[in-house]
Amino acid sequence: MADIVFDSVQRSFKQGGKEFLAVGDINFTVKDKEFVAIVGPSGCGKTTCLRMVAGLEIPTKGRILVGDKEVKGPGPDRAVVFQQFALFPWKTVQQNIQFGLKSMSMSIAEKQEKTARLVSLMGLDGYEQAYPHQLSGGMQQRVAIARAYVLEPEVLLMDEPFGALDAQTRVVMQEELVRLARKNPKTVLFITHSVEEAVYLADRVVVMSRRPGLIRDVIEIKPIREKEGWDTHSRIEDVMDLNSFVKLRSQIWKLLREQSLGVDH
Ligand SMILES: Nc1ncnc2c1ncn2[C@@H]1O[C@H](COP(=O)(O)OP(=O)(O)OP(=O)(O)O)[C@@H](O)[C@H]1O
Repeated sequence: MADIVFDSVQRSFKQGGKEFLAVGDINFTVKDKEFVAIVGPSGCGKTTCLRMVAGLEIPTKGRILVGDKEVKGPGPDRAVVFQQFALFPWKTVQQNIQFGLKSMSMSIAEKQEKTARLVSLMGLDGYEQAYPHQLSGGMQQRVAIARAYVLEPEVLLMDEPFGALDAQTRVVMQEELVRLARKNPKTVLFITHSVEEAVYLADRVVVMSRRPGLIRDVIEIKPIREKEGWDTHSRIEDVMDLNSFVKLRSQIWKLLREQSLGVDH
């Protein structure tokens, strides 16, 4: 079991000598093997929430549990993929993917087999010996995702992973992630500025409010996706044309617009 529990989580920071509350009181559970996307206005605390799950940031109040254990720091059960690919420029694709396996006790053959499987899964065959600067942005991000997946983490934390990609590559990566997520589900927390991306990828979408970040609403996508057979379409644009998709997208847009206009509830 690898659910993520936010138990009355708050996080404050100091800015200009004053303390301010960046993340309000968050109570929320990402269920085991569930894909949850977070959307919200800029600065509402999305990245801070993800960094706290990663153990890169500690809550000021409350606690975060992953698989019943309180998060006290980073751990191999949680892998993070950021917007900037953060690959080692001096290492090849193969060496970058294998890097995380270094400290794991397994034979070289086993490490190579795991790496080869991910290379092929992410469509990187033939690029094993290439260096990051020889790859396109989309390919670099595929290496970053492969590097996270090869560790077989129970939890995958993704912060705008496709934010730096061009629109076409982004669509290809979204379709690949959907295939990967349905075939090999993990507990995923995914931050995005794109409402379409959130609705397309996630089982549930969390809409956060303006600072201090609070949960404004949680929208269930999975029951509708399954009922309307979204996964029978292999192309994102076909899903985006469906009435059920358009309705969910508008619902979330409306909630976000209320946040940016400062409508009180
Ligand atoms: N280490 C820090 N020190 C001081 N303030 C911080 C720190 N990290 C985040 N903040 C502040 O906390 C608030 C929330 O930041 P965070 O990056 O979590 O927001 P976000 O919702 O991810 O924003 P965006 O969508 O623009 O990426 C912001 O006001 C930010 O300036």
